[in-house]
Amino acid sequence: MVKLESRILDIDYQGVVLNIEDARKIGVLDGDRVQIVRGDKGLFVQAFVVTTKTILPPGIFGIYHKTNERLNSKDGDTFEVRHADRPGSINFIKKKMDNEKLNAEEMKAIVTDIVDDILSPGEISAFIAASYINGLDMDEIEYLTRSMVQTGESLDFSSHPIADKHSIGGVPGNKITLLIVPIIAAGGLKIPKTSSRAITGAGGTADLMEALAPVEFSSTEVARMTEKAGGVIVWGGATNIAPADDKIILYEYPFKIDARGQMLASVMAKKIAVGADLVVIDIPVGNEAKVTTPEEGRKLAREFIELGDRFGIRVECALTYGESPVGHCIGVNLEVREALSVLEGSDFPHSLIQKSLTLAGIVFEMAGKAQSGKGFEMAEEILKSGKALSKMKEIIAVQGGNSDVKSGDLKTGEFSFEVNAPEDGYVIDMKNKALISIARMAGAPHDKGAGIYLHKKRGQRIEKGEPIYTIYAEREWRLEKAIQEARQLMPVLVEGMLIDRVPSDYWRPPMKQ
Ligand SMILES: O=P(O)(O)OC[C@H]1O[C@H](OP(=O)(O)O)[C@H](O)[C@@H]1O
Ligand SMILES: Nc1ccnc(=O)[nH]1
Repeated sequence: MVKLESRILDIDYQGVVLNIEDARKIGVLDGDRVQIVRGDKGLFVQAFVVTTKTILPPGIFGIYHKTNERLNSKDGDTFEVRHADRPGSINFIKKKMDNEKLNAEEMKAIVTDIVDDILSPGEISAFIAASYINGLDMDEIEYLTRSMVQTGESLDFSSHPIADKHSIGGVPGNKITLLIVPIIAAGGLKIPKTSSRAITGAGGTADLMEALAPVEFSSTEVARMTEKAGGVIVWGGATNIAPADDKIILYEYPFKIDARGQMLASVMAKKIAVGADLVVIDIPVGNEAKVTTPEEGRKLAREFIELGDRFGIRVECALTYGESPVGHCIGVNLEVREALSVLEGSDFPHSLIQKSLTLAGIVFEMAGKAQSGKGFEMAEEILKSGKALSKMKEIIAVQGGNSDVKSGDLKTGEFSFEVNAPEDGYVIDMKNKALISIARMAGAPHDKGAGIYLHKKRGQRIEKGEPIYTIYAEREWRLEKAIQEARQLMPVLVEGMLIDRVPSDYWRPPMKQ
């Protein structure tokens, strides 16, 4: 054990930086962990070690921002720093890698160490990869969900029922939450909606809402705002509601994967923690969606319902069309513009309106606000009368955004490229993953003006030379990358169109002797 003086490193990362001489004295190497002890406050914080020869002299150690959130130190404080044992959770991750089943304590240990920033990014990735490859059974998913709830805060509302909705994602352009939340809140139900940022897509609901208002709030603020406006749309990652969730999603995002067990737990932990009584879950089904067949969708729906049952939440699932994008817009500002235009009274795009009203209608029926079969009408009346728009403005205002915003205020990036139809014909295929990939190349979701506008959808007729879709970007180099990606992936197929041309020198028959 050595005594070291602290230096706060204002970098949003976890762990500590030790001079190599101090690290040797303590007996740790890069990648090991130390325990930082502050006797006067009874604090014992574990942290991941990085060493330096030059940046910090012996006697001084650096504390990254995330670790300091726990230590609450300032420059010049003195701590005892000693070797910490390898966390037991690593053995449990290894167990999952070996395809063995984890029990409740083992799962809790993994989740606690993720939340406490004790596991390294590599170790968390290994847990996700092992679960992705070997799967989690219903008991393990229950343990994971419970641990995710218990390692965070829960909301407590003065009155019930609390309604909620969630989409498993996987279909581009799925901006329905921006319509459903104000409709449900305007219908008199409380809906404290927490969303993730993009996981496999080009814009998660938290990314979209951020174009209208701040989305980072504490749990107490989420509860207060919901009591006031009836609903909110916030980023779950900023609250302390199921904090493990976004720490896991962070490592799923680069792979564009959503491990099934993690997905069920991620969605349901948030619903349990906000105190939801009834939840509707959107399961998009399509060739390139997270769920590819209706059978698989029904199986997942049963799993959501069973998981809800284990925690006393009533869950209904809607299998929805996930073969092509929802609406015509993909990417943050484009999607928000499309959603706002519907709230403002546009009856286009029909599919977006239909899907949003159907899901909101299910919630009204589940809550007994509408008779069976009448939920859709109730949702439609709220949308058409402008009550949903007023409620959305209230939600934007309560979250600190500009409630005078109009759909036309949401701007696309200044660089754009139109892809035209090479032939007359019908649009016969739209590849979701390729569209997402192009939108991400163009800068989505980080650059809010980046994305894709689809002029035509699957099944529509198009004439040669007419635009099929336009790519938007905020930076020229990003647009160029997106165009290259589009040339390679060909996300939209028009019948009769040449898919590829293979030159004659691609293959030569052997020469005759
Ligand atoms: O990026 P992919 O995997 O498509 O989906 C992620 C999105 O799906 C869910 O949507 P919602 O919060 O129910 O609207 C998540 O919260 C997130 O915003
Ligand atoms: N894994 C997830 C899928 C969709 N939404 C979430 O919040 N989490």
